[in-house]
Amino acid sequence: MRKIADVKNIVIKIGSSTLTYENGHLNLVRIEKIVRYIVELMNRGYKVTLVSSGAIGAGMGKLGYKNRPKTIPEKQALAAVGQVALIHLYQKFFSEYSKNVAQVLLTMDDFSNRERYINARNSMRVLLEKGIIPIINENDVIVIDEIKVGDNDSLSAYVSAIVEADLLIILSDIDGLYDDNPKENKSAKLIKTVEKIDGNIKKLAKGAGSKFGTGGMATKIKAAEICTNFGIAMIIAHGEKPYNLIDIVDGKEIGTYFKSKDKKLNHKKHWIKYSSKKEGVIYIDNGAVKAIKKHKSLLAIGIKKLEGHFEKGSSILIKDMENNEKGVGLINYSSEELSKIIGKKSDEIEEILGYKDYDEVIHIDNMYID
Ligand SMILES: Nc1ncnc2c1ncn2[C@@H]1O[C@H](COP(=O)(O)OP(=O)(O)O)[C@@H](O)[C@H]1O
Ligand SMILES: N[C@@H](CCC(=O)OP(=O)(O)O)C(=O)O
Repeated sequence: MRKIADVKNIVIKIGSSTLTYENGHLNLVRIEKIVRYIVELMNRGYKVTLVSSGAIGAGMGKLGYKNRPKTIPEKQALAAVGQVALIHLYQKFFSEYSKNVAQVLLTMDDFSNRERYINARNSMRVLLEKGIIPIINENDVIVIDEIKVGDNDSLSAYVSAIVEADLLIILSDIDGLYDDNPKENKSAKLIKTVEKIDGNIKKLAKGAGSKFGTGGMATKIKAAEICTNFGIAMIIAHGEKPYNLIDIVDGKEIGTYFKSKDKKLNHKKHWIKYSSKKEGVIYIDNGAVKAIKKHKSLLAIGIKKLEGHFEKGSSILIKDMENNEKGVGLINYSSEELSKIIGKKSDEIEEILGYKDYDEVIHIDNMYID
């Protein structure tokens, strides 16, 4: 048996390969079963949020495409057609058990913009409190590269942080993470537990994934990193066996379990590190690196140079002089102001700028340290 932490709030991500057949048509029997087991979880008292892929796949099936189109507008058109078909099905199946569903389509902007992030968090909280199942997908119809999450594994990790889930379950076309790509190496072995996501784990993700999938294993490991850093455990399991959902919460050793870190990042610091849009870079000297490692705020005197055009409140990468990332933080001065005060003592700021709003350039409470 697996000892999973006290789980009450679950996000379930279902990949395209689980929802659609190779020919692009939706696998109705499987979707129906998944819905039934989600309802079973809800009846046992769990809150459940669903992140469902499959819009492009379903659109392909509906419009008779044999292969994924190459152009973005065509993919977007297919997503628009397929998303309706998907939601229609979910609504039909969930309503058989008297459950309401809500469609939530998001883009990276909804995570990187703090105001939109908080709005999404508040509305999702209401949905869950009312026992409604949010069904989330990327808003494929309008996303362009700049505002795209790009894959639903990462999207489900951001969503898990937003709803403060305890567990993310990723249902895929494979049992979990193997020590090599099992589609190419038949003797590859399933890894049951990942204690820590390091370079060796990241190296295991090989190949781009299935015909309909986006990102393969690499995006699932990235999702695990985002989750486990926030104190959220993650499990990859096979979507072919929907009963896995029940076995997982019963503690059976299904799939690959990524243990969450004991020391959970607070919501704001997690957002700063993983979701906020980084608008610039500041380079700091070794003394400042030591200071932030000791959890001290960053002062102008330790800053050597800056890059980018940013406003007060922007999220900025912090690097040492050898270009290594040391952290991320919300800055108290714009790039224009900062260029005048870098290398200066805090008590010189007022004389230089004619005012001083803060002693610290980045307050430790607004900083994530690598
Ligand atoms: N080390 C590995 N362990 C398991 N699967 C791997 C590994 N490396 C690459 N893969 C590939 O990742 C695929 C799953 O990702 P993907 O096709 O994107 O699925 P989904 O649609 O569920 O997101 C597997 O079918 C497999 O081909
Ligand atoms: N948003 C896209 C899915 C993108 C995606 O990440 O797909 P998958 O790897 O199957 O989870 C769609 O609905 O088709």
